[in-house]
Amino acid sequence: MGHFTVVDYVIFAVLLAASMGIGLYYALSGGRQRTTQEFLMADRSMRCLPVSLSLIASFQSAVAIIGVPAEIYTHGTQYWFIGCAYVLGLLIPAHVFIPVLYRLRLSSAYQYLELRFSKAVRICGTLTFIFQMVIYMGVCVYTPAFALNAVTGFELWGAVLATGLVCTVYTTMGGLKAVIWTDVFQTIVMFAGQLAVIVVGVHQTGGVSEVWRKVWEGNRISALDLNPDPTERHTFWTLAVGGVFLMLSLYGVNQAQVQRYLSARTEKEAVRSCYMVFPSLQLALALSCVMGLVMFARYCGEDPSDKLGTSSRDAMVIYFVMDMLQGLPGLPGLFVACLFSAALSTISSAFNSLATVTMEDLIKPHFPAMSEARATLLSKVLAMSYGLVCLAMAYLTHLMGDSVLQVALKIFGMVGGPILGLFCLGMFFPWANSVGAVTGLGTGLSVSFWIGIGSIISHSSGTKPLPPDCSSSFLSGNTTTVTQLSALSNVTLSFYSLSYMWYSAFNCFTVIVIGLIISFLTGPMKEQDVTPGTIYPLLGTLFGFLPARLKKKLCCVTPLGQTVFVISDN
Ligand SMILES: O=C(O)CCCC[C@@H]1SC[C@@H]2NC(=O)N[C@@H]21
Ligand code: NA
Repeated sequence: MGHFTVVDYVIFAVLLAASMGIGLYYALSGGRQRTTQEFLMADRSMRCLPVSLSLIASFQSAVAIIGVPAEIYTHGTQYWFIGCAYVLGLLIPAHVFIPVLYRLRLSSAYQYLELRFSKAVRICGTLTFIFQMVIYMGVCVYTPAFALNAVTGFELWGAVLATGLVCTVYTTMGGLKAVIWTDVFQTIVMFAGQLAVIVVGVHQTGGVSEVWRKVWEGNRISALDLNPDPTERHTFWTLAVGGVFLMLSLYGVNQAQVQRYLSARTEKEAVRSCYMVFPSLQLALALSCVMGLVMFARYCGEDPSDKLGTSSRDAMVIYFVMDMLQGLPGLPGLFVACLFSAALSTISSAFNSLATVTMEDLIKPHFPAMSEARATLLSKVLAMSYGLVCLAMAYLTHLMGDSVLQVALKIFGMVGGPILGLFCLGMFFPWANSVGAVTGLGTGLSVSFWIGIGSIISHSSGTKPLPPDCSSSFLSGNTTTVTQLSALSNVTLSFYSLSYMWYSAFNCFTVIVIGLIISFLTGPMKEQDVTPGTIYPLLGTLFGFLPARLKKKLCCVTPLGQTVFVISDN
């Protein structure tokens, strides 16, 4: 099946070389990455366009490129409703999280936790973040290599090593500036590759109207599913509401994104970059969903196992691409470049953010006298070591089974959700104290792993795949039976069958509720004890229309300070 011509390997090599070149350029230009301000924060000099493209790149990896088409092929376009979550999922970060975090002029998002709570809370937040990103990085490295190997015999561990090493090198040499500018380049390659596959795919499947007919008859255009059942895997509610919390955990408080907001030259640039993410994210979602539809029109839902020897729909996407692009020299190479661009841009963001928080949150506080040169060198060593750890995590992904998209979304829900809860507890509830914060986080993580692991063990993955076929008559009767069956089986609404799209929201609330209860039991904080600038006047904003006198009495929280609160971060 689909072998690579020399042209394809050349294109793949050009991508790696270009990324390396950008890394080298930033290692030898500007301040030559001699200070942590430049290496980790890009001198806080970035404009909104590169920042916004880099924000997309951080959490749009090969997992989405492969996983979303597989999702659409198997379950229909219900997943597309996650696009509705991008509205609040970006507005809240732009108007709540960025103002608070930017005005504190932090380097690491978790410095906020020390300011608002205590050093212990900061350490817990940092370690949780590291845990989340290391596993997620493993998924991101493994996905493209595994998928390509499954279909094209592309050397698996050779690709993983090449990706990991190239990425480690340019991240280590060029710092955040290199990571942001390679992200810009890689995001463009990513969009180009997906577009090429769609154009060729539609053409080879008989044109738009033919694709639409097959997809419509194949029952792949999902209606608005307003089923309130929280165990239903994908409904409008789990995607558009549960998805908002998923977005907040990524675009509101995740270090990889916060670091990009903080690298913007002004707060306005940071907010603008957040707004600019919206259209690009919708485009990315649309491209991957359409690719899934074209793939369905091509194969009409037949099971890939006979062709591929694996029933993995993820591998099927690569099979489809190679099937479409073979005989068009250079295009398979372009798609491979697209796949690895998506992976590289996510992994480099993860490396850099991991090195930043390790330096800022775990090392610098214990070695305040460390020289700039040594601190920068150490940051580079850290980026390198995280690269090696992620290769090991790539193997662990091999064992996770599940579709890669589901694995990634579960990780964000299980670990990102509690971190989001911790920040919300700090920003919106002045009474919350450190003991409450730590207990809340601990409880949130334990409950989240209890559900997450429970769901894997009990194999309750919710909705069964829609029965495959293109003839509408066969499908119309049958689907209701499947729905009735799944409704019956869920009548014992067991804890484990909660849709993974609710993990972020559920875990976030667990942390907030437990955090508040423990805070009130151990003596809530008084407003005057809270560090200025760390509270977002939630009530004040919600009741913005009230007269100031009444507002002051009601929400007893001073408005968000305009003062620039500088922490000695070096
Ligand atoms: O592609 C990945 O690496 C992770 C899968 C997508 C993560 C979430 S889904 C909602 C939001 N939109 C994106 O493009 N990424 C995040
Ligand atoms: Na990416």
